[in-house]
Amino acid sequence: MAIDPNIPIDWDAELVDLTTPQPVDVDEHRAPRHTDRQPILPKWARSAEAFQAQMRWAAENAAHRAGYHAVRLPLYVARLIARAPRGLGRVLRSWVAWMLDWDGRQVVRSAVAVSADGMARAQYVTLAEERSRRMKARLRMSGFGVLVSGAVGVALLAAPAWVQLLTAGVAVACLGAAGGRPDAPLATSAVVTSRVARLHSETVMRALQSLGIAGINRSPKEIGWPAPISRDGAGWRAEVDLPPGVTAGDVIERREALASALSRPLGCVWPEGAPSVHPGRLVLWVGDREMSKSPNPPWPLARGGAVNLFNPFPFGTDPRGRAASVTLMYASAAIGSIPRMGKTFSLRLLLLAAALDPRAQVWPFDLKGTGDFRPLQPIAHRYRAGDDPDDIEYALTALTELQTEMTRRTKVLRGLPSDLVPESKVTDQLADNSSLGLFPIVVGVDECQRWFEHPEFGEQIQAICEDLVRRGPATGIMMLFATQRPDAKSLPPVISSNVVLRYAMKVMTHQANDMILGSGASSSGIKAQAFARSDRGIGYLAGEGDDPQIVRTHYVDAVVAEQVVTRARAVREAAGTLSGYALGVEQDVQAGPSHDVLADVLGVIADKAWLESIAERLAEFRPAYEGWDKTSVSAALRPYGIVPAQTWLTDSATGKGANRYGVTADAIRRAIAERDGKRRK
Ligand SMILES: Nc1ncnc2c1ncn2[C@@H]1O[C@H](COP(=O)(O)OP(=O)(O)OP(=O)(O)O)[C@@H](O)[C@H]1O
Repeated sequence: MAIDPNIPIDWDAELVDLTTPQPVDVDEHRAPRHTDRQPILPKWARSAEAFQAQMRWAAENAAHRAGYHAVRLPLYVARLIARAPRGLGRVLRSWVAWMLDWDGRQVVRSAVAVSADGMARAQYVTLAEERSRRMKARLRMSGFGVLVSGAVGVALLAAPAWVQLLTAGVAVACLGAAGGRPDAPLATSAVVTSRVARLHSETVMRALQSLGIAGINRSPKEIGWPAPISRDGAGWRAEVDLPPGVTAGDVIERREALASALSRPLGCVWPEGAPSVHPGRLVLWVGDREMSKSPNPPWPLARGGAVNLFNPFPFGTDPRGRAASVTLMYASAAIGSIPRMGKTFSLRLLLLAAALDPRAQVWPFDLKGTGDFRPLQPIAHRYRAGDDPDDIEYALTALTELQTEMTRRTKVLRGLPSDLVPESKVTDQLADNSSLGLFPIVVGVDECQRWFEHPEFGEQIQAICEDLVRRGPATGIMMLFATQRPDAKSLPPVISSNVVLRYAMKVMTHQANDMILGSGASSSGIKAQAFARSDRGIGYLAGEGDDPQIVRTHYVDAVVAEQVVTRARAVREAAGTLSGYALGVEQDVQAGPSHDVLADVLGVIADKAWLESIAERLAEFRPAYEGWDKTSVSAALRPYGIVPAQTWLTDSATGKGANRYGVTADAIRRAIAERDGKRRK
């Protein structure tokens, strides 16, 4: 619209327009309606697969019932026989009662009582005569019945044995059935169907009002119901708009009180927010059964499929049975809980997923030492179970190697053009390029506290791990730690504050909770303390998606893990990416990617040498060995089976002979020959 400059603007009127709230005509400004139409056909009739699944279920159910009762048939027969005498007694009693018309006798007796009060005598006489007539007729019929039964009995004596048996069987079955008791049914139920009470809006409303949230109690009428309460998976789903000023988090924090108010087990009640709608939208899902007792679907990757670590892969399911995934790339992880809750299983699941990406190197360290990571051996690049001194030395050497590798990677990334590394980190394409050596490396450490608490190497290991957690993910190196003691000593603060993925199953204190899930988790209602001891494999997963979510991991035991790894190994063999431990090289210690420590040691000793002399000469020989001492040399040689022994040599500084730990050139040569032989195989 053009503005006419000749017409003066009335600024006062304009201001009034802006400042005075104008009523809105509701009809003119009606909000668009969003309606959910109910499906015309039930779910099972909507597709051939669903129909087949329904039919399969019905057939399986029928077969189960048949099998269940067939097995118990002898028990049912025994019960019928045992109940037959009582049944006979009941039948005889009913017969006598009918024949002698006991009901009629009651009527006549009450008529006597009434006639004393003045009832007409004629009425009593009529009732008595009627009863006597009825009795006579019934006695005649009974006599006839006895005669017929006697004749049938005599006929049966002459009948074939099977007829006699069949008749006796039917008679006993009928008498047994008549002798039953309502509280003790003959057959127990083959299928137990638990009926779950429907969730009503009044119940939810009452429960919300009992939580002591001032905003709700002040204006309960403002609680809104954007959708009717309906079935969702194996539970009821209620969507609630909380009164203004109340957030879904306020309710989530009081989950336990909510469960109590709804009279349901804690494991059934799962309030969630819907931040994409608004912070006051609460989605309350109340399961029919506790999460830990409902069926856990198998891991989709157990039977087939591959993983690209740059993309999400299935990890578990949420309380409503929806898939929950994890993306491992660029994410170090911390997993924690009290013992026996599923840390090792969940860490192994992540490592199995890494195994299914043929590019990735997997380095499992099982410090519990019970062999939980044994299934991963056939694809592992580095592997160790246990926390003996040589295991710790092995780990230190491996971590040193990893740190050097990380430094190499940072240099490679720095040297690449920006269009290849727009975010200065390894990309899917770069990981594919084998000449760059930027494949993902996934290190899983179960019971990591054993490393950090080690009196001799603990500090050194911790320093390297902190560096790897901070700088590793961008270069494709992911450190995953699991611990049953989430405190500052077991999970150093630098690590716990720098990990991205966090998975906490049951813990005992809010400190432990916050140590794994991040500080402030408890106060915002994310409480792994609320899990029960029976909630194995169930935890809060944070770092994937915007908000922490409850996830139950897929259950993958050692047998399934072995099958997955067999598949992963075949893929790796075809791709030529098997390396390290999987090829029989327990530890190929290299000070850098192109250095061979055995060859280097052999190069600095003539016949034999002390460890400290080797360390000094190595440092002069190659800068990568700077800082090495006799322990570093020993740790580097041990994986090849070279055990330092007392060696007599002359100390060049003092000119005196002495016995100190050293190695011989022959031992190194033998180790090189053995290693190269394994590689050729
Ligand atoms: N997703 C799951 N579903 C059901 N049960 C599970 C799941 N994950 C683990 N469990 C059960 O929990 C038990 C303990 O698992 P796991 O050994 O991983 O616990 P942990 O926390 O590592 O124990 P510890 O602290 O003693 O090492 C397992 O034996 C397994 O039966």
